[in-house]
Amino acid sequence: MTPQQPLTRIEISKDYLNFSAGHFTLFSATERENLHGHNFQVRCAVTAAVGTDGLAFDYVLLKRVLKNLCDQLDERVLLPQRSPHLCIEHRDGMVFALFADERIPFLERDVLPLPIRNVTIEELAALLLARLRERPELAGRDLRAIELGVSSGLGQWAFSSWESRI
Ligand SMILES: Nc1nc2c(c(=O)[nH]1)N=C([C@H](O)[C@H](O)COP(=O)(O)OP(=O)(O)OP(=O)(O)O)CN2
Repeated sequence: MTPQQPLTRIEISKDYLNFSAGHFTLFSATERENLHGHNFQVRCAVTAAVGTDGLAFDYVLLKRVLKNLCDQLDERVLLPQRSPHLCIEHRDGMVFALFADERIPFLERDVLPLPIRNVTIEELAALLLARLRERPELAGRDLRAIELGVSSGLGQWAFSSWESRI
């Protein structure tokens, strides 16, 4: 019986894994924050088997993918496409966020609608984890678990995780 391959947990938390974005959290159908921004920080931990060569996987690939995921969100106003409280309207080069009795205008170039229910750290963590798992760079690796965290400020993080069923 071959011995179980040892597992390792590789954690990546680099200062450059960040994105600056505008948003407003929706608390109900009628309550929201004012538009504001954060320097969001991203970190990730991957659990994988260590091969007979003493390598799990080249974590540089993971860092490159995480940086690309951050860059996709950087310097935009993030809007939730799946909110029960907010609709997004595109018209004449403008984007309007329709919330309660408000029609909030933005230029197309400044906005990034995302397939999430609210622009919260918990929804951003789940989205980035899903996007990470779709990336071909990580395909075929013997990954057993992934945990991805998003922070909106010092000392406040949300983590989303996946575990292999194998
Ligand atoms: N469950 C969640 N609750 C809240 C979220 C969230 O993403 N998930 N987000 C917010 C707002 O974005 C709010 O702007 C958070 O900012 P704040 O806590 O004020 O951040 P600071 O870094 O300024 O925190 P300090 O404690 O003031 O230093 C609200 N709720």
